[in-house]
Amino acid sequence: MLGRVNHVAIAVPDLEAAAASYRGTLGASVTEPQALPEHGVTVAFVTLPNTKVELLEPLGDASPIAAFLEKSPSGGMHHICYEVEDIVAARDRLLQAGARVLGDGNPKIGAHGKPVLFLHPKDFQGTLIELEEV
Ligand SMILES: CC[C@H](C(=O)O)C(=O)SCCNC(=O)CCNC(=O)[C@H](O)C(C)(C)COP(=O)(O)OP(=O)(O)OC[C@H]1O[C@@H](n2cnc3c(N)ncnc32)[C@H](O)[C@@H]1OP(=O)(O)O
Ligand SMILES: [Co+2]
Repeated sequence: MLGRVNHVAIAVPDLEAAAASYRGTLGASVTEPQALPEHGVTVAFVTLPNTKVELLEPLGDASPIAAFLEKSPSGGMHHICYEVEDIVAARDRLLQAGARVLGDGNPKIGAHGKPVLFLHPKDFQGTLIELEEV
């Protein structure tokens, strides 16, 4: 069911500073910030030869990233995103297996304009998993 790793996400308290560190100190290319109010985040992507790093800053006071940063104020690894060919089939298989699909269980449009879903970290070795349909 799982395809490529689409991105690894890092929660950051200051997106501009994180982007500067990836651009300057690490010599990587970073996209311009993109506000996603429906997800409570502002994102920028570090583009790499084989995948991407998603830098996530809280947007709005209901942001899931704000809750994460309360526990880890300097930021940290937030989630991993795997690609799937059919996100509804993947969801149904996961529900069948007893996994928790977060939110109302219906895919939402993510940063790449594709449908995404999230799976509870407690069901997958303490790791928040995002699925993105490609
Ligand atoms: C879609 C746009 C973009 C894209 O790629 O296109 C994005 O990726 S946006 C990313 C931001 N959106 C989300 O993260 C949505 C899914 N997340 C959630 O629904 C919540 O953040 C949730 C349920 C994972 C955690 O919510 P909250 O922090 O309010 O709950 P708890 O504090 O009760 O946490 C429960 C339990 O899980 C542990 N936890 C929380 N976040 C993470 C995490 N990122 N990775 C691993 N574990 C996490 C938390 O520590 C609690 O554990 P416990 O042992 O009970 O303390
Ligand atoms: Co993501």
